[in-house]
Amino acid sequence: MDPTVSTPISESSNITDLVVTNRNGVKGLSEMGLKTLPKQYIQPVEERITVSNILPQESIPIIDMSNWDEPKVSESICDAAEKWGFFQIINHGVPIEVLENVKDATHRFFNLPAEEKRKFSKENSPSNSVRFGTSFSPEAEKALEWKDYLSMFYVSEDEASALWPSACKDQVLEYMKGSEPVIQRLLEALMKRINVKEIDETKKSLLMGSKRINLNYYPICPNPELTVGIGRHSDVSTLTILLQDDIGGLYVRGNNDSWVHVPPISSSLVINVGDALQIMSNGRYKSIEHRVVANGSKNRISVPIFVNPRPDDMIGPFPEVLVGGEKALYKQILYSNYVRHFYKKAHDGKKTIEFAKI
Ligand SMILES: COc1cc(/C=C/C(=O)SCCNC(=O)CCNC(=O)[C@H](O)C(C)(C)COP(=O)(O)OP(=O)(O)OC[C@H]2O[C@@H](n3cnc4c(N)ncnc43)[C@H](O)[C@@H]2OP(=O)(O)O)ccc1O
Ligand SMILES: O=C(O)CCC(=O)C(=O)O
Ligand SMILES: [Fe+2]
Repeated sequence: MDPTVSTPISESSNITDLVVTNRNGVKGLSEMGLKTLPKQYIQPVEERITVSNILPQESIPIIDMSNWDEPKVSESICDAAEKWGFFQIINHGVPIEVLENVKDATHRFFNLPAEEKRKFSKENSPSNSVRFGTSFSPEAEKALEWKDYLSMFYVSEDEASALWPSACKDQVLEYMKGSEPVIQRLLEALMKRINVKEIDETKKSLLMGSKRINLNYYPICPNPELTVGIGRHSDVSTLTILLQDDIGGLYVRGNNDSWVHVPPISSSLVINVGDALQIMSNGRYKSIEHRVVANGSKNRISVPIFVNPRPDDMIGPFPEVLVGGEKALYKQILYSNYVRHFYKKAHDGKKTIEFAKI
C-alpha cells in the first residue's frame, strides 16, 4: 500500500474510538472536514426522514400566553396536550435576553477545546449529575446519532455553581429560574382539566420534583440524509420545555407514518408532554414521538429542560383520573427504574412506555 495515501477518515475503524471512547464528540469529527459520512452513522432506511413522509401543510399549535389566566388559554394548552402532545408558546414571560444568553452559552461550551469538554465525560466528571457525551446510548446503538450533549441534573444551586461548567452554568441557571413560572402555569392548567384541583407537595414532587437540562449540539454533517440528529423517541419527563435556535430540524409524529416540522419561531418555547405525564394522566395527555434531522450546512443547538418526578417517586395514574371508574392503563413504577430502562437501550420510538403498561 502506498504510505502517502492515508485511509479516508470516513473509512477508519477508529471513528467510534475517536468520537465516543476518546470523547472528541461528533463535533470533533465534523471539524476534520470529512467528505462522506462514516459507516457507524448510517441509519437503516426506515429510520431516515424523506420528503414523502413529511406533511408540509400541518403544524403544531402556537399558543399566546400573554393572557395566561384567561380560560381560553388553558383550554388551548389542554387541547394541544391531548391532541398533539406538542405545542409552541409565545409571550411566555421568559425574558428574550435569558434565552439568547443560554444559546450563546451553549455555543461557548461546545466551542471549548476537546480536553476541556472531556473533563465532564462520564469517567472524568466531578459529579454523576453532569455528563458530556455523544449520540444517545452508544453502547446499545446499532448506528450512532449525529449529536453531542451536555446533560446536567439539577440538585441544588450550590452544587451547580461548584460543579457545572463555568462556560455555561450562570446562563443555564438563569434560564431554569426564568422558566419556573411558565412550568407552574402549564401544569396548573393541565391538572385542572384532569380533575386535580390542587398541586399539593406530593403532586408537586410527582410533577416537577426534579429537573434535568441538556445542551444539544448537532454539527454540520456531510451526508445528513443518511443519518439522524436524534432518532425517534418520546421524552421520559413530565413536560419538556425546549429552546431551539433558528435553524430547524425537529419533527413530530403526525398521523400514521407522517412527520410534522416544528418551525423555529423567534423567542418561542416548544413544550411537549413526556411519558411520566402520559402515565399520570392515564393516557389523557400524549407523549408524542419526535426526532431531529442532521443538517448539511449549519451547526444547530437546542436546550431542553426536562421537568420530571423525583427519581425515588413511585408514579402511576392519579386517583383523580380514575375516580369515575376508568381502568388504569399503567402500573405503579419507581421513576428511576423507568429512566434507567430508557437509557439502557437505543432510541426506539414509543417503546419505553411499554415498561409501565399493565
Ligand atoms: C442524551 O440524549 C438524550 C437524552 C434525553 C434525556 C431525557 C431525560 O433525561 S428526561 C429526564 C430523565 N430523568 C432523570 O434524569 C431522573 C433522575 N436521574 C436518575 O435518577 C439517574 O440519573 C438514573 C437514571 C437513575 C441513573 O443513575 P445511576 O443509577 O446513578 O447510574 P448512572 O451511572 O448515572 O447511569 C446509568 C446509565 O444511564 C445512562 N445515563 C445516565 N445519565 C445519562 C444522561 N444524562 N444522558 C445519557 N445517558 C445517561 C448511562 O447509559 C448509564 O449507563 P453507563 O453504561 O454509562 O453506566 C433525551 C433524548 C436524548 O437524545
Ligand atoms: O433538538 C431538538 O429540537 C429536540 C431535542 C430532543 O428531542 C431531546 O433532547 O429530547
Ligand atoms: Fe426529546
